[in-house]
Amino acid sequence: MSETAYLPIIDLGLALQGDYATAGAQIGHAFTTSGFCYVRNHGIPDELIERVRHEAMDFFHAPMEEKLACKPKEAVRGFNALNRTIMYGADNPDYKEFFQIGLELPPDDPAVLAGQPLRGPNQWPAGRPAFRTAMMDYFNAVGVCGQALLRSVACSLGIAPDFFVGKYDRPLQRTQAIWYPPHPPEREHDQFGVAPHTDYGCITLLWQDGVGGLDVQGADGNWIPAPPIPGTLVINIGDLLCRWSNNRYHSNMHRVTNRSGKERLSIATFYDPDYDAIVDPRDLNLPEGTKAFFEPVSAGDYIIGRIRESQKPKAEAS
Ligand SMILES: O=C(O)CCC(=O)C(=O)O
Ligand SMILES: [Fe+2]
Repeated sequence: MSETAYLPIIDLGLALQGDYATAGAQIGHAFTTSGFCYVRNHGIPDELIERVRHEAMDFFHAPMEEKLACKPKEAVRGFNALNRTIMYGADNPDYKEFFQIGLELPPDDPAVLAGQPLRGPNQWPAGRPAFRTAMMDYFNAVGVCGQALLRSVACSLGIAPDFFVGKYDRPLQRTQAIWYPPHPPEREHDQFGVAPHTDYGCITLLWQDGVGGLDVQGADGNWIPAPPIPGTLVINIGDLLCRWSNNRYHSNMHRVTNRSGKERLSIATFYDPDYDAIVDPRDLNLPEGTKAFFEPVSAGDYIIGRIRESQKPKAEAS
């Protein structure tokens, strides 16, 4: 393991070959402290990342009418314009555009027919087959990395390595290409690309381009930069895994500001379990004599509740 100033860089090579102990111990340490780490040897080919970057930039540079033609039917899939989401407590909506995909299910899938939130066919822009292929290839590749991470996490908690991945048959994985225009100069003082927040789900895998702008909150409340490091992904946990771990793991505040004067691209994957996966801390090897702080909750109900909250205007948000 090597370190940046604050966040560890963990090698995932062995975990991707089925040996989770070393990465598990390091990830466990990172998640009980800052809640963040970098991973290298994550298994996603550079060529694939470059393909997504290129195709996504091309899409974000397209005319707004083309992008809006694949805006989400129900909030979560397709293109989301600037100012679409607001983080709890923030004064302004986030200054970003994003294109989001999830597990590709046909319209006649029972979960889709039943109207299960977060399910459905993806909303692809017309005439961009290379964008579609790149996003789907990335979606699949980042899922493999996510599974190695979850097995390592299970190892660090002393539970069966497949405990989490056994609840990822039809995961609520959401992968977003996120485009941050430079902040308008007159709004530099109060505009965020993403306002300070914690993620909602279990584990987030983030690729960022070379521009920078992601900060993580330190234990003293100060903001610590999480700069781009070539060949790595940034990994952090969300509130659902914090809850599942009975607060042993820490889902930490982070934010994005883009004061570079340049556009910035990131690819965030929220790697979350099946809709009906029951998140109950009692299943996670609670230390002797420790009480569970949380009641069981279904992963899907929890996550869609949090997403809907983030899309309410501030006055309505609780
Ligand atoms: O784009 C980034 O660097 C981070 C984005 C993020 O934190 C989020 O979308 O939850
Ligand atoms: Fe986040």
